[in-house]
Amino acid sequence: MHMLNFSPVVRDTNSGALLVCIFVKLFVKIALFQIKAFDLEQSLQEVTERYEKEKQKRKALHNSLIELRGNIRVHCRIRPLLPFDDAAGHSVSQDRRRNFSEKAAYAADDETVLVKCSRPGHASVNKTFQFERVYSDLESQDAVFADVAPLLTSLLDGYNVCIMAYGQTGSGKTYTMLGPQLEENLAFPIEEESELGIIPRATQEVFRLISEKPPGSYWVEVSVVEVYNNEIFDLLAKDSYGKVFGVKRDVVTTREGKSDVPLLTHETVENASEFLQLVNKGLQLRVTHPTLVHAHSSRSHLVVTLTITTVVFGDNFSTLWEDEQTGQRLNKEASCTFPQKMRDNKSTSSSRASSPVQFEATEKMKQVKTRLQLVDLAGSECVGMSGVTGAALRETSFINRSLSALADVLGAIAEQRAHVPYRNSKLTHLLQDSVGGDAKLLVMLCISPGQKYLTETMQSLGFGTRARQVQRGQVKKKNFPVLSKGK
Ligand SMILES: Nc1ncnc2c1ncn2[C@@H]1O[C@H](COP(=O)(O)OP(=O)(O)OP(=O)(O)O)[C@@H](O)[C@H]1O
Repeated sequence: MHMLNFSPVVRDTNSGALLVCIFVKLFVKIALFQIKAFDLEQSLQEVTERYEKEKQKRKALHNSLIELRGNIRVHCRIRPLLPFDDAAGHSVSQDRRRNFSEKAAYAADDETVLVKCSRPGHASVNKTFQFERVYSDLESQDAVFADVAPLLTSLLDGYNVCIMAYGQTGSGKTYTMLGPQLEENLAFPIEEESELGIIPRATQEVFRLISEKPPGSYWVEVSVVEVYNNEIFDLLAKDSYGKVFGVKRDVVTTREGKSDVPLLTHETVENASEFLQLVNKGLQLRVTHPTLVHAHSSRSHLVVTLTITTVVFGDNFSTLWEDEQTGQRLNKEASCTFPQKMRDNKSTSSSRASSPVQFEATEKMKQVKTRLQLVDLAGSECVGMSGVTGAALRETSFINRSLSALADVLGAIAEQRAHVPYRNSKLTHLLQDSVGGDAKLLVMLCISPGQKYLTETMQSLGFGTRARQVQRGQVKKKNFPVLSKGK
């Protein structure tokens, strides 16, 4: 009976408790869901904010490259210079490996390099360096090129442009400029497109930009030069059998005060793959030598130049220039001498760079030339570390001397000295117009983070800092008339 009286109450109590339980659970679930949703919303907001910030930064970088005037931009790429089992096949000891991998330089953010090191027996270092862009070792060739590409728009807008890689031996200059190098010295292993460096990518981009222009208004010529032991070699010069071999050339200063290499071979190219083939041939002549730091060390400075000639139509050529005198001079000088290849109309390329028939039908035509100089400097080198002797030691001494001549030139321009010692070295004489003249100049510093290379790293960072202090005159733009498509 007792039980009978109580059981509905118990049942009621049980179902009540159950209900409460369900409510509590539901409440907790809703609360958790809301917290999660809030968290999600927050992280989504964070991601969006970060994305927007990154987008703004990229835009600012893009604009600053387009608007780059006078000053030199410096980007810095950090990548561990790992010990390799040296050219003679000696394996590197564990101790040396550790020494190499202990870091002294870090990308603190994408504009700052932090150098922090305290080694027993050495003065401690704690310094930051500011550049326009800093790449950590995780950043790809794509990322590096994305920051360079706007300069190529400038090139077709009438500016001279120079991109130069600087850094100690083995720090990644050739990789950055050309891409990974194969044993046979073929600069551009096409299978590895994602690893291609600035030079092949820039050429592709130049031809892409040209393809968007009115047909027949542009053509592109290439020259490849190496500065080896303070001598200039034309790497595209051919012998009577059509085989390329390095011919010694000289650099002179023209009456207008520009540097020029008389008799230098300029080959017309009509697309990026023609360019790659040509440069590959030239590069097979570039001198390399194994050292203890880098098994495939470049022993010369490489300068690849693309000259873009734009055909300008009309009577008032001289009024198209900001500086009237330049306009008049160029008006006199300009003559439509087209490359042989184009006059013969032998090209089968689809590039819009060539349309000789159209050119010859027009009388009032003048040329405007802009130049893209792509420079892979030989690496500065500490003889004690690279272990070079004999001819290689002589090469090292020429490399180091020409690099310090380059630093002296920057110093003289930065201090606005009356005399800038361009002629102290063939390298600086050759690069005179880009370094001190009217080109938009970007220096790509390559450094190693390892403690082992602290001295070389500090030297390169010092070079980059000095380059940023240089205030040159306004970069000159060559104005073109606006040509509408299909004209
Ligand atoms: N960011 C990178 N990612 C992957 N490999 C790299 C990178 N940078 C350099 N390397 C590799 O490191 C080695 C040395 O690089 P690289 O030849 O570019 O040095 P370098 O600065 O041109 O040296 P040197 O002045 O002696 O010619 C090469 O095998 C190259 O492929």
